[in-house]
Formats: sequence, C-alpha cells, structure tokens
Amino acid sequence: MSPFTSIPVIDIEGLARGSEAAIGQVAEQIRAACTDVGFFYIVNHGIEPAVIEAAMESSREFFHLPLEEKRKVAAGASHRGYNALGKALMDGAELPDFKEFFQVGLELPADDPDVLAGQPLRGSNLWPERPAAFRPAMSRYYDAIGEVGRVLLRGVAVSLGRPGDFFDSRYAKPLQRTQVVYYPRLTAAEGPDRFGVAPHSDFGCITLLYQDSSGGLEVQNLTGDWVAGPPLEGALVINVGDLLERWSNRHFVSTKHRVINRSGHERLSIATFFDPDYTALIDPAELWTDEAPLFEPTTAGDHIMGRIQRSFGYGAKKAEA
Ligand SMILES: O=C(O)CCC(=O)C(=O)O
Ligand SMILES: [Fe+2]
Repeated sequence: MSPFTSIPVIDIEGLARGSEAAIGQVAEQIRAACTDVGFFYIVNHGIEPAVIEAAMESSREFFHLPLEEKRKVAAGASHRGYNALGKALMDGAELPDFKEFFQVGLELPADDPDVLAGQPLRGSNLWPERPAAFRPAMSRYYDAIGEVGRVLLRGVAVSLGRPGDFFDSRYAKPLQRTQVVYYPRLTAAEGPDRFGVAPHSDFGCITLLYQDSSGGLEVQNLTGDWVAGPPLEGALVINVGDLLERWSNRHFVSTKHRVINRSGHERLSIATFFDPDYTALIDPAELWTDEAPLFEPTTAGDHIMGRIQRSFGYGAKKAEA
C-alpha cells in the first residue's frame, strides 16, 4: 500500500435516500478510505449551511467574551462547558494545546437511569447567558450533525459487511461530544509552529469536523509525512478513531493528525466525537469474525473515559501550564 498524499472525497447522498446498490457504492468508498487513510471528506451530507453558520457565528461571539465571563460555564466533572487555554494536553505532548473549547453532550433528563446511576459524561449541558443565540444555535447543530453521524454509520456498517442498522442498538444514547474549538491567532510569543492540537489520534469511533476557511489541519501518512486537510467548501472531514480501529480488528486505521494555525488570524472548528453508548460492547470478534481478535472486548465508556482522564486533568495536573 503506497502512502496517501491526499484525502479522498465521498459523496454520501446515496446513504440517506439511495437504493441498496447506491448504499453499497458509498460503502465501498468508505471502506477504502477507512482502510488506507483513516480520513475522508463527505459532501452532500444534508446539513443546511445556515445551521452551520449560526453555530459558528455565535461560537465566535462567545469566545470573544472576557475570560471571567466564559469561566462562569467552566467545565468540571461532567466534561460539559468551557475549557480555557492550557486545559488540554495530548498524550506525549510537551505543551498544552493552544486552543480554547466548549463542549456539548447529549441532554438527558435528571431521572434518566444512566444519570441516576452516576454514569460518567452524563448530565446536563452548561450554557452561557451570552450570546443568547449560542444555546439554540449549538443545539441545532448538535442534532443535525448527530443525524449525519447516524447516516454515516449506516455506510460504515455496510462497509464492514454488516446490516445497515448494525450500529443503531449501540447508539441508543450515544456519547456524542460536540466541541467548538477556538484557536487564537499565534503571536511571536508562541512562535509560528505552536500546536493548536498536538499530534494525536481520536479516542472514539468516528469524528465529524467542520472547519472554517483558515486551514491548518494535517494528517500523517504511513511514511510519517504530514498531508494537508484543507477546508473544502460544503464538506465535512470524517476520521476513524481508536475505538473503531479496535472494533474493526485494525482493518480501519485511526490516523494521527494535528492542527497548526498558520493563518495569521483566529481559527474556529467544530469537532463532533460521535461515539457509542457508555455500556456498548466493543468486541472485534463480533465485528470482524473471520480472524483471531487482536483485542479483548471493552466498553465504549471505559475506553473513552480512560483516554479523557489522560488528557484532561481539569486543574489537577500539568495541563494547567
Ligand atoms: O480543529 C481541527 O481541525 C481538528 C481538531 C481535532 O483534531 C480534535 O479536536 O481532536
Ligand atoms: Fe482529533
């Protein structure tokens, strides 16, 4: 397999409305991209541009507020809300990521059994008072991108030789974490190469990313070269995370990537980690049955919490720098 030099583009229209043959064609492209690259763009995903623009605009306004104001919705144990500069340290990185971010999760009622049982990552979202449009705009985006995630997983299931609804029962109350990420303009103090996000692979199954026009996302191929993942009009960037790599018995690759904001101005992106239910069993023997499994079964929640605890100390460790 030769190392990739660009990221494929897949038109997913057939997944949402197409015939079995159309779904099969998209699934074939998804399979190739997940096997060889671990990254691909999707077009014709069906999200209205106005939904994306409203989320981006109100997020930009939020990040421009004074720090004291943003800190009123600082993230704590539930991992929802605002994270200031210095709060995220990728595994193995020397410096914390040069970014701020705000995280939204699945809204569950207080009497939901998982909430009552104290399941990690569950609970209510934290919403800032200002800007007033932030909550409705982010909630709409959250729902819309979750729908794209579901459609996409249909293609992923078929690409793995499973029925299109294979993932549905594993995504009843998904650990969908949607993060707006704000990368400040780099100044001389940081230097031109400071990582907005240090090289890492994503923790979960599937990530869906919208990025503004700044550029700066780079993806590492097998020979170690960094390949640009520039913004593409109307497209989302999709990538495989470690949990899907594990579930697929390493047939799908979770590719390292990084962000350096070389644009000379601020950069904004919205990353959605579309992951299964906390208790969903991740067993390669179930998804890839014709060979010996390389990994023990685990649950989505155990895997993701383990990774989150290594990267986010919420003040308890060196990420505070
Ligand atoms: O902002 C981006 O373009 C990518 C962010 C990313 O890789 C992450 O948050 O895991
Ligand atoms: Fe990432």
